[in-house]
Amino acid sequence: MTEDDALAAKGAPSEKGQARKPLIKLDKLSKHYGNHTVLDGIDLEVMPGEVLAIIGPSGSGKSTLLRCINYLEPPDGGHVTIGDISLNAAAAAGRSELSTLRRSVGMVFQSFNLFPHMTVLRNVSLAQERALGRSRKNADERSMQLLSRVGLADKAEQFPGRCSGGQQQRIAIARALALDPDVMLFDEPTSALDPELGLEVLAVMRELAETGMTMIVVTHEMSFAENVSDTVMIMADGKIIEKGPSQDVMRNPQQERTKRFLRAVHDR
Ligand SMILES: Nc1ncnc2c1ncn2[C@@H]1O[C@H](COP(=O)(O)OP(=O)(O)OP(=O)(O)O)[C@@H](O)[C@H]1O
Repeated sequence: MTEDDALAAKGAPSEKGQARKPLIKLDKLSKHYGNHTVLDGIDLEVMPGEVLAIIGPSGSGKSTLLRCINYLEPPDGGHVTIGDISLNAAAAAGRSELSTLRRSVGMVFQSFNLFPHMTVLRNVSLAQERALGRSRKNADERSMQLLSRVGLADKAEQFPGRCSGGQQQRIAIARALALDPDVMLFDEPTSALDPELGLEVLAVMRELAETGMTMIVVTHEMSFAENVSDTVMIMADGKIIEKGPSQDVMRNPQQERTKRFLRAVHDR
């Protein structure tokens, strides 16, 4: 099955008679730290509704790629386009242009970064008021919907410190979703968690994937890559070494470097 067939089978949006357009497009993206080439001319397209898992050895550039997609880390070569809008142009136009565009990209990190002195509800509502200008009442209503969705409505009035790591990560997901993003980026969202708590978070991510959210997920969770994502991309040394429908790549990799990486993961 091709990547397009797989997405069509999933019911990803497609307009009859029209070529589907990528939601995210990277052209020859590059990033260096000193002499070290961390991203080496990455070309990538992510379609609306696609769930892309990025896996690969430590230091291969996965997190840097994710951070370049929303300009948390400005790339030093190439282009990032989200929908029809160039992030390069937005960045050149100034901070406010960039932050408007960044709102369409939700991001969840390994660490949850919740405000410890605010209730769970306030943590989810605050950015909606500041970034979207929602009234407190509207923001709180939306937050409660999202907290219910991640199974944590009963924690709304608690402080994050009273919640488990898995719960805190689910709150962070609700907070990112509250800004109504077009795409969600996840940077190893379960790697700071005990396996059992990680499963709670993965269940929320699986549900999100099933709603048709476009997702790019840097992960060490091979079962998520194989069973939830539509597409898997393997990185090594700042390059994409293999990319395709997830089950094809995970079960029948073509590249020697991918085979070695997957063998090493399975032997761990
Ligand atoms: N701010 C920085 N300054 C200098 N070097 C950096 C910086 N951020 C990342 N690097 C280097 O860039 C390379 C890629 O890092 P990156 O975190 O993107 O890899 P990764 O594939 O996500 O690794 P991991 O799976 O271990 O998280 C590494 O060699 C790292 O040391």
